[in-house]
Amino acid sequence: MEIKEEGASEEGQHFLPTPQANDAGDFQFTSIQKTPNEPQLEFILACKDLVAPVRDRKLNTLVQISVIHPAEQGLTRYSSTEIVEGTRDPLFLTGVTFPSEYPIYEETKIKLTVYDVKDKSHDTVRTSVLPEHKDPLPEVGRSFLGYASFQVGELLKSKEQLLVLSLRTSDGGKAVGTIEVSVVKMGEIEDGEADHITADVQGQKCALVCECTAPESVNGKDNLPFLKAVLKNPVCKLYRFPTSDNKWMRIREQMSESILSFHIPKELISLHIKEDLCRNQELKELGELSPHWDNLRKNVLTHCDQMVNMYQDILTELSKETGSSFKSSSSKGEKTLEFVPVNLHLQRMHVHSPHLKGMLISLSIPVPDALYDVITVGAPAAHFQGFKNGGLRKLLHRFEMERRNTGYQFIYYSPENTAKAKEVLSNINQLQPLIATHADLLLNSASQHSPDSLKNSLKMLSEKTELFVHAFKDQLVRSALLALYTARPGGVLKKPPSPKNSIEESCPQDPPPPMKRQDSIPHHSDYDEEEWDRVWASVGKSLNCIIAMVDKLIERDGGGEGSGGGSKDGEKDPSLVDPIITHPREDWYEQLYPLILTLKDCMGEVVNRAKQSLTFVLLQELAYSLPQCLMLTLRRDIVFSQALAGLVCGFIIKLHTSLHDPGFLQQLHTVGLIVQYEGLLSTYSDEIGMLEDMAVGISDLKKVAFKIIEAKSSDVLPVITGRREHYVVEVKLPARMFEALPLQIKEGQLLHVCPVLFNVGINEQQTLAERFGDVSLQESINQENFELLKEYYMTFMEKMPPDYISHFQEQNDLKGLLENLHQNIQAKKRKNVEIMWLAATICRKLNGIRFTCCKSAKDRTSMSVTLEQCSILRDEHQLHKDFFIRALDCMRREGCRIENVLKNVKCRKYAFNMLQLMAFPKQYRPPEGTYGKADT
Ligand SMILES: O=P(O)(O)O[C@H]1[C@H](O)[C@@H](O)[C@H](O)[C@H](O)[C@@H]1OP(=O)(O)O
Repeated sequence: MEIKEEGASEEGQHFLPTPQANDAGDFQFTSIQKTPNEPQLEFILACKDLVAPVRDRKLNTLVQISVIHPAEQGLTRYSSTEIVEGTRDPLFLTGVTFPSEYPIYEETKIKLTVYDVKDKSHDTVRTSVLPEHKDPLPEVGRSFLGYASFQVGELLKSKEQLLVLSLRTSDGGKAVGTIEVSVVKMGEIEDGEADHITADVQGQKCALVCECTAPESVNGKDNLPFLKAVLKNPVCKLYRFPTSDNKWMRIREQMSESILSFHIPKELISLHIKEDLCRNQELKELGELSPHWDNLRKNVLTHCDQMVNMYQDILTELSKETGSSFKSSSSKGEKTLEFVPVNLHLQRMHVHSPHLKGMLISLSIPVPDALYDVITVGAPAAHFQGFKNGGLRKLLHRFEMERRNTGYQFIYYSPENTAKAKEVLSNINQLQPLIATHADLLLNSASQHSPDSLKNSLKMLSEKTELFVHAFKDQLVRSALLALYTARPGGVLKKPPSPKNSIEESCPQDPPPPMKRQDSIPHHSDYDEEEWDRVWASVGKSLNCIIAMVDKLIERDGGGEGSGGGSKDGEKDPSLVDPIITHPREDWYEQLYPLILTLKDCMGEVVNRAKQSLTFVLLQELAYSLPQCLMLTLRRDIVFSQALAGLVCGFIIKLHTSLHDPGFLQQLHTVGLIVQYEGLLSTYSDEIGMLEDMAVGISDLKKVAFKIIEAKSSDVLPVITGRREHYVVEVKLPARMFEALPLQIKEGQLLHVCPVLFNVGINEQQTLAERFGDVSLQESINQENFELLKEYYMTFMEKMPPDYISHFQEQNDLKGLLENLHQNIQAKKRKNVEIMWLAATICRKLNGIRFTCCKSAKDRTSMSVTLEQCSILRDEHQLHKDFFIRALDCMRREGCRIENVLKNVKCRKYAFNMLQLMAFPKQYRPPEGTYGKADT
């Protein structure tokens, strides 16, 4: 018989044993009846009257749980309880849970092995081969006490779903005590007499009461099959902890990977390739340029083509990773995986407690269960490129300063201006085809002679055209046109530009003549600066002509009310229609067709000019310090991709878990969501560069907007559109869920996020930074982000409805928390972890998305999320104060996070040495025996 360890497969990535997910092969086994998406089986353990091998020795016991799959011979190590010290009657707080995906049947056998731990610092988990009916080999630090086994079916069919089993030595001889196995259900608290149990907790006696309470229905918040499409390989752990009044609360911890780890980078790289190919084409189509500019363009094109090839290679490599959902910390520096976030997981805590404070804020309804989600991920950073010269924050700043200060021979466009250029280009690319579609729909309605549909089509066309015209209301296009003119061979400026900004300034008189494309572009002719205004205004004029014509047609048809579209000026201008001959019972299509053609032509001309001028802006951006500029773009793309993958994952999970909350949905479309990142990086050595990358990556998330659309097929993965500086992530929801959304969201309103980052270095490197280095980076990041958080809070207070706010204020003292956070940031205290707790609390109260990051999201992150979980249990669910440290130790020793370490580095040890540990704030130190160098 062999012992395998769950999660310790070759790749160290898979939680499920083979055969995968309920696939019992040729065998027929009895499935366990279960609620969909709920764990199949959960039980807790307690021992009684354990016999110590040596008289009077105090026992420190743990139970190891192993599974014998009915179709297999092998014994698979599944999980362990924590160590309970100094008692012969241990009651374990760490239970056992088999998630819905786990292949467990009534015939499955469970083996419980009880050990006495002599030396916690040497207590290691065996992964080696072991005969089933033999005493386990002596292990360093622990000795075998006894074992018991049972079939799952026996437990489920037993009275009160409770088994009391004798623990025996391996030869089946002497009984060495008993072990109780009792089934628990998260949402139900057992009926029956109150059961007093005494637990000896590190020398303290504490009476615990398993009390009967009326069963509460399980909240369906996490009962969302749709989420399964993005979350993979869940690891589940179960605990029971006492409350301050000696009742039990139950906690289920869940950690899942996400296929978005790979899906989002692939989407994004494809988008970059599309954008860059398109830009390269536009550069080629810029027309004739003076020799200086032409050479620059050739040079830019050579480099940009190389970049596109490189992105294509990365995409090809990533596409080979079909079905992957996890990049381990040890792959951080792999070039082909650079765009993929490190160790991305959803870390979820599900609490079922008798004292539930959790409320649906907007409805004031107490909820039976509470969920707390944190996304854990390695700090978005360009590990392959390295940190020798610092990270993005510094590199971009330096680059801009050099660019600004060099005696550069052409116009300097600030980063804001180049961003603007990209935004306008993105808007053009989205709006032009949309307007063309609405124009065709209008013609279609006209050919059907349908007044209602004509009015509707016109309304849509007017809205989109207004947006289009608005997109050009910017001085940038005008100045770029001028710059392009001067870059043409022989381009001479006749008079200085006199900006005219809006179409309102030009009064539509006659329908504008269709443009002749080539002739209208300034080449060698004198530059007429006002020509752009005329071209631009012609779109508005053409639209007004169409509106007037539709009004007229409907009026003649006896409709009377007109299109309701209204001209741009708010009233009809009869001169617009007078020149057009109309007939009784006209052919509407024929009347409108030439006007639509003119609109399309005018629009084409505007697009053509604007695209050229803005492409010229981009050429100037690229032309300066070419390879450096492209390397910076690559670095920024890499960091952004990692950040975006996490954000999309967090957004989808948040959306699914809060769909039922109208307050949340309103917040989503009126204010947007706060996304709070907790950084644990030190401001010393390489991690300075990581933090500089991370700060830019997170800040770049402001450029992302979400749009919720109805899923039309089984493909529910999000789609990214737009271009750099201006991304839209389309998130799909099945019809049933989509229908329940507020109208604004259903109509495609863009939903924004407000990302904030607070960093507090906690390790030995930070000690060095504080003593001999510089912590100014951390201080300025925290200060800047505090301002952003405050701004978000003000908008929230301003935009949410007054009755919501008054209730919200009754429940939360957000103002006080913000002041406290501000004071802590100002205080400049060393390793001030209070900052992180306050920022996280504010984020949770504001319904935000929480992230925790360190370099690998493995060790420090695990300490932090477990601390956060236990602090929530203490503050929100009245965790018994004497059990705070024990709960923390349970989660760190046998919880999801040690599995995270295992899947990353194939060893169950947090990578801390004594020196590192001593440098940590106390509550960030893991329990003895769980850290150090790997024992293999
Ligand atoms: O998950 P991390 O905290 O970034 O892991 C660190 C760990 O904190 C540190 O003690 C150890 O020396 C390693 O640097 C870990 O980083 P890895 O990236 O090597 O996992």
